[in-house]
Amino acid sequence: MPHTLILLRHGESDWNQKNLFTGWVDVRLSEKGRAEASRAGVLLAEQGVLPDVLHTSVLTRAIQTANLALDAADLAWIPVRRSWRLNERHYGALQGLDKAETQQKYGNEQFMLWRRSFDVPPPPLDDDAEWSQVGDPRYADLTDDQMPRTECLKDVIARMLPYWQSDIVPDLAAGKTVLVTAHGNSLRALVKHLDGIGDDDIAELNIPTGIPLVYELGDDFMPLGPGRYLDPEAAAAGAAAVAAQGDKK
Ligand SMILES: O=C(O)[C@@H](CO)OP(=O)(O)O
Repeated sequence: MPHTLILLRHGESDWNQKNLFTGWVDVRLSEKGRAEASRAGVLLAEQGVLPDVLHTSVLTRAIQTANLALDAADLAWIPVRRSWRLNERHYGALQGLDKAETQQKYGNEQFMLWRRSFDVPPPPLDDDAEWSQVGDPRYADLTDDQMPRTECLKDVIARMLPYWQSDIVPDLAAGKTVLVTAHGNSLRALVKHLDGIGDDDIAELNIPTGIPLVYELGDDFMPLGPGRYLDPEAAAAGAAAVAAQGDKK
């Protein structure tokens, strides 16, 4: 029996709408994002892909998305586990900055290195900076080494994969359909692992907001075929919009 995994990036957030680098800043869903989240649940219900258990990050936009989607699918009751390891990539000193202004100021090459390179993190964020998460009680159990001040995708993979192995794979192994509600870059990290995408090619992958991506996995918990978006047309348009962030203003 294949194992079913559903990946869901949160719906549009207030800061996605404003075109700001977000990372670990705990912004909420926009009105459009709330509608996207509810529609994700309708897609799950309509297509009969029904999760037994939910894993989310500890960021409100992912939690709101999961709650709205599960409510729309009449599955608000399923068990949930949350981990900082599923959080968005920490965007360092870029958190809170406008993407278009940053692109103009530093040039497209540097902007894209920071956004999509595998191993070039943005400059670190000072602990006393406005958008720092140091001191946030939800991270009280992290050691100082675990608490990021910036991250590249390689760093996200290093902190996310242990949770995949220790918490998500056992649920799949128990025969559960697992919903993971997380973020553009933490899901890029997981898809890189699942699809075996190379360090250079991963720059091209963008995950749209609010559209479930379903994988059937074999006994090694690797995909039996490509992941499928439950609304492929909207997913392609959404991914193109993410890729173009920065270009428009
Ligand atoms: O700002 C962010 O945290 C992410 C996701 O919204 O942006 P990007 O797609 O530029 O990595």
